[in-house]
Amino acid sequence: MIEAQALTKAYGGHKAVDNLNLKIAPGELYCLLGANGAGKTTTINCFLGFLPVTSGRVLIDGLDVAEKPLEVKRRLAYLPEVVMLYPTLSGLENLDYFSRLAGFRHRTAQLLEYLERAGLPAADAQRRLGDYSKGMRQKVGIAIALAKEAKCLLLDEPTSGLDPGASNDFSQLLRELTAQGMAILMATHDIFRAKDVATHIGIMRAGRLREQLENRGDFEAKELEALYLQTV
Ligand SMILES: Nc1ncnc2c1ncn2[C@@H]1O[C@H](COP(=O)(O)OP(=O)(O)OP(=O)(O)O)[C@@H](O)[C@H]1O
Repeated sequence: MIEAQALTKAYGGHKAVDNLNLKIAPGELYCLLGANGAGKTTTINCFLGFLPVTSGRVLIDGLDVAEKPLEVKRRLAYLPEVVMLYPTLSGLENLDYFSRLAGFRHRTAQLLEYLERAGLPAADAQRRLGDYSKGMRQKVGIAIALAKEAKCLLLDEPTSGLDPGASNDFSQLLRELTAQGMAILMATHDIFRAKDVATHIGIMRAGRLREQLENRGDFEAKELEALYLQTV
């Protein structure tokens, strides 16, 4: 469960996030849409504990991020727009290193299985990461989330710069993670991708959540785009 209770984050007098209430249950993928500066990244940074909240609470699996930072870290994985990994190590070595940092010691066969589940074949897993495409690096990021056995996943613009094929693969992967019971929060500008993968969609403007809808397949992407343009 990923939850914000009356989350407010202010910089001086400016509220970057203003009284945000959000609840993402296991098996739900919530896409947060909004124009530049709407407060999406600030929200994610509060969940990560990178930013102290001004008021309200952020909870991961019922644990307050400010009170239980270590327990929260164990349950949470984060995929930024550009995944920071070691270019001179292979995908496999990066996964081994980061899963050890998270306290796990997986066998090579198990690590390869995580990479495979994330869509990276074994032959690529042995190659130097510096030679990977952005889509391949994102897959290593997802494999790290799998190896950590994270229950909650935060994604900030993960598909920006991916070609349509890679973006489509990534969406499929997110659907699988959701089906396996992860709770996922994804900040994105990609309305059509959001329509494609989200179970829930929120539209933010000036730090506030202006619209929230359940994506049950009963509206078209064009309608979402129109709502977005009206809202932001
Ligand atoms: N360190 C900071 N100091 C002061 N203001 C900040 C700081 N970080 C963010 N802001 C402000 O907070 C607001 C929200 O920014 P945020 O980066 O969360 O938006 P966003 O929705 O993620 O935008 P984008 O789509 O461009 O990534 C903006 O008005 C921004 O200028």
